[in-house]
Amino acid sequence: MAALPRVLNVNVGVLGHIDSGKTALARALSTTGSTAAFDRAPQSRARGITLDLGFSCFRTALPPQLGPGPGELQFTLVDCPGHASLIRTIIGGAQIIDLMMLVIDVTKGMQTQSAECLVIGQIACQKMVVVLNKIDLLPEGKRQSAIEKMTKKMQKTLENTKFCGCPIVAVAAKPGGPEAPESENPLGVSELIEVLKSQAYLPSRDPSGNFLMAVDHCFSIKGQGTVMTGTILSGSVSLGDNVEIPALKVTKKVKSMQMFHTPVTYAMQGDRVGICVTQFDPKLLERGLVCTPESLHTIHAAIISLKKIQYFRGALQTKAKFHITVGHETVMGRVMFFSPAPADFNEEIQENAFDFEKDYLYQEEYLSKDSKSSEENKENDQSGEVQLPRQQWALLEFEKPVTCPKLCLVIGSKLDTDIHANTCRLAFHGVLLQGMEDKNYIETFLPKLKVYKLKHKEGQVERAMDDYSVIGRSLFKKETNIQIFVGLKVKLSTGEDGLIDSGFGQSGKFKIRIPDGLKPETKTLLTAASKKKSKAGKGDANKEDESSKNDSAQPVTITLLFKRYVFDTQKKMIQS
Ligand SMILES: Nc1nc2c(ncn2[C@@H]2O[C@H](COP(=O)(O)OP(=O)(O)OP(=O)(O)O)[C@@H](O)[C@H]2O)c(=O)[nH]1
Ligand SMILES: [Mg+2]
Repeated sequence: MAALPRVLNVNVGVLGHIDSGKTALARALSTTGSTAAFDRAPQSRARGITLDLGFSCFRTALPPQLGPGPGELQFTLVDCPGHASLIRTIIGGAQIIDLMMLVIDVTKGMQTQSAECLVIGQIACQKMVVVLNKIDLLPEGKRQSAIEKMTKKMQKTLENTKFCGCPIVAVAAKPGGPEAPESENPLGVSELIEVLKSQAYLPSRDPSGNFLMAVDHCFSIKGQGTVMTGTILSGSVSLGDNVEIPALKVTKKVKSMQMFHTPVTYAMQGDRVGICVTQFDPKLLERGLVCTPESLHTIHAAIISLKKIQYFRGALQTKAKFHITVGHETVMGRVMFFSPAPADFNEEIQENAFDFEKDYLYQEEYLSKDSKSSEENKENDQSGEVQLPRQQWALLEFEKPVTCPKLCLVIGSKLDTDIHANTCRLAFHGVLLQGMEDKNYIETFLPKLKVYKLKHKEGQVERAMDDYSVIGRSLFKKETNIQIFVGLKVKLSTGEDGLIDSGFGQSGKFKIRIPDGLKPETKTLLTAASKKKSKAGKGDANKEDESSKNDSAQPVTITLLFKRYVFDTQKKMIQS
């Protein structure tokens, strides 16, 4: 029997600012609509905007670069919403596509959500085609030059992104706009299809690994069961397999499967498929994941490696709250940033693993060129250059548990930013390295995380007691229990090493032992200071205060440096 013509499926995302013409373009490109195409959902029609992912497809002959022999190339279009409040759906859509079309209204150019879609594309997509839409709105005479001008502008916008040099195609998906008759032929669409074919590539479809499918629609068929349609993100599925729906905590057997109205017995990563299982209430799972039983984990906190998104204007402060998209779910979470210890700053990046043996340095904020803490680094570093580590991490603590695959994509956003503020709300992106499934992770897990804070205390030597001990002051508050500091090393500004020996008196003073003895010049300094004090301080108490004030010019200071692990329940002070 002749081999069935191969049908290769490439998922193409249609992203862009609201009203740029994404749905009109999807309609113009597609011949076969799926159940959820073209804003058929009642609310979309009512509000005239796309509220959810719309799927449709069209087929063309297999282009030469995809290998010999009979076959077809199927483009599955994932038409994403444009409205700023639906960015989570856009992020979900962007994770199931191989190639992205960024739709730009040629009369408006880059708009706020166009920029956010570009950011999402850089994080989640390999390839992009820019579509300048609505060219019919450009007056005939000036159309070509206006298109060239916008093309140059887009090339400039893309030049330091990974999509630099990508194809830019000018079209009119619906010339004449909403009033135009259906019969009005779109402009430039066949040229766009040729460009899409030239950009099509064989995404690494890997049928091995756990089955994971992002469900975007769910509906019941009388007498058959409940159908979940979605895109397979990893692994494969066959008739009769057991699949888990983590959100409902149920496992069901696959009764039948369809791909665009054609019954199939097998589907794998990248395919878009409808799976029918025994009856359950479809309203329970409008969106969610279906997977190999037990292959996902539900986590309360996570360690991620991350990068700040360059267009994000705000600072990334530790303890701040962000909307965190983990895989296909978005929850509120609090972040704590940390970096490699200074000695490891140039350590190679560890892509998909986290080393619990290492020490990490707590950071008040994500280190970037313009962050405050980098300023301090600049001072410490002779070159005056801001030393940034190659990799940084964050501890995320979620307000409610989230179900996700391991090593999934994470995006942090400030979605409560006013959507009319023309600013990118996407703050950072990264990879989930370690999830914490135990809700008592603070006790059971975090002590393993060796993030430390450097503590730096300064005090003064009040006077020498003898050649091997001095009295120090103003290192601790009066009420501090100095006992816990006994034995810690300190450094005098004159170079001597000392050990905190005991408390001294009641006002927070303490005795320091200098094992190698005071240097002669230190003794001279201290004697001079005490002479000055005794001269000025004779009999007159206020004078004493007076002189103790210019004690602040006291020549010999004491530095106490130690580190403390943030999650060490004993709060031990450690000195290397
Ligand atoms: N003149 C003209 N109007 C267009 C063209 N393409 C789309 N439109 C109109 O622009 C409006 C928005 O089109 P949609 O396709 O819904 O835009 P969208 O990007 O899908 O919108 P959202 O999904 O809500 O972000 C509609 O009134 C379309 O008729 C075009 O090429 N020319
Ligand atoms: Mg739309």
